[in-house]
Amino acid sequence: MRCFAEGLYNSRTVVITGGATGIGFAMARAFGSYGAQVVIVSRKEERLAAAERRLRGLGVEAETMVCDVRDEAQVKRVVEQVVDRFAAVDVLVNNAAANFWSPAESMSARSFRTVVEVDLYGTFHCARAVVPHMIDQGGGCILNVTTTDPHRGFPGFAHAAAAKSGVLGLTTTWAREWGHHGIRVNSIGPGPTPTEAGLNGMTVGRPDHPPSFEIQMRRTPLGRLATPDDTASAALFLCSDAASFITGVNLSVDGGISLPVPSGDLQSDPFIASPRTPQGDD
Ligand SMILES: CCCCC/C=C/C(=O)SCCNC(=O)CCNC(=O)[C@H](O)C(C)(C)COP(=O)(O)OP(=O)(O)OC[C@H]1O[C@@H](n2cnc3c(N)ncnc32)[C@H](O)[C@@H]1OP(=O)(O)O
Ligand SMILES: NC(=O)C1=CN([C@@H]2O[C@H](COP(=O)(O)OP(=O)(O)OC[C@H]3O[C@@H](n4cnc5c(N)ncnc54)[C@H](OP(=O)(O)O)[C@@H]3O)[C@@H](O)[C@H]2O)C=CC1
Repeated sequence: MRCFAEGLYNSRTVVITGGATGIGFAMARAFGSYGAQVVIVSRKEERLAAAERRLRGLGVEAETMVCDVRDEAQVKRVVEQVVDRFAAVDVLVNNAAANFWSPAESMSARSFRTVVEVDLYGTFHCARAVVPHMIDQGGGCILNVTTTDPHRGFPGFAHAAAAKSGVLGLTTTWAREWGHHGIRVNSIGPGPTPTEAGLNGMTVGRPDHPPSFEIQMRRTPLGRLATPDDTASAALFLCSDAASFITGVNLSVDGGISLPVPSGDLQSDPFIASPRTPQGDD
């Protein structure tokens, strides 16, 4: 489906962290298919190379750079290279993340720190490196990737819930701080998305594995899981001039799963047990 004007992102440089896989890759493909020069950034060279080949095969102008977003010096170096190469960074998408199921009572401090460093510090480092250039160039757009409503509580994911809630705080604060420079800062909250990492990170080891995603689907008013392309389309909108007066929001792309529901069990609650989804045993 081509919902946007052809060439919407012509001459724009879009940097996407964690852009070699999953939702980040879908965003890279989407921005690139509308004309952007896309730079994808992550740790693993072989993943980046494979993604670059796929993107170029689709006619996307893609470059890759190895970088661990936890390392401020690496991030600064990569941003300088992007600016040297393309003269500007128009859009930064902070998508890189880590996650795994870990009950809070046995979560080690190192596990907690690992996720917070990737999700929260990574977002901080990338934005701090890019913003001076955006100020010089008279504006830009930062899109943080959070999750659908991180405040509602995610048992087994205290690290990610804390990190993503922190990212929401950065989104609103930066929107206020940098708005007068013409920099818009928003976030996007994907609902449960069966990417490879999403499947592994959110289900392996859980006592309710594998039906976790089935339950999520049944809780979703639109009756299905999110796809990476759902989130990519919303990203295209939020970073485009069509959203030029939108800043500081977290846009949920979740089929309504984060809407408040009355308490009750899954089987009897009509708000949860959608007739369009399977009623399998969980
Ligand atoms: C708001 C909640 C829901 C939000 C929804 C979000 C979903 C997603 O984010 S899906 C995207 C998930 N993507 C990934 O996780 C990327 C792939 N994963 C990785 O690259 C790595 O596994 C890593 C980044 C998570 C960890 O790599 P690394 O930095 O090398 O860390 P260590 O291996 O040294 O481990 C540090 C610490 O964390 C514990 N740990 C790591 N992985 C797991 C695991 N799968 N299960 C349980 N614990 C894990 C590890 O044991 C270490 O702790 P200590 O043993 O106490 O030292
Ligand atoms: N899947 C889901 O259900 C949901 C996902 N999200 C969010 O969507 C985004 C994408 O998730 P998804 O596509 O599922 O997962 P992926 O694991 O496919 O994407 C995460 C990416 O981050 C990169 N990455 C991880 N650690 C680092 C690091 N230290 N430095 C640089 N890059 C890193 C990984 O590449 P590499 O290993 O090469 O570094 C990988 O490409 C994340 O922000 C996630 O929290 C939110 C809600 C639900």
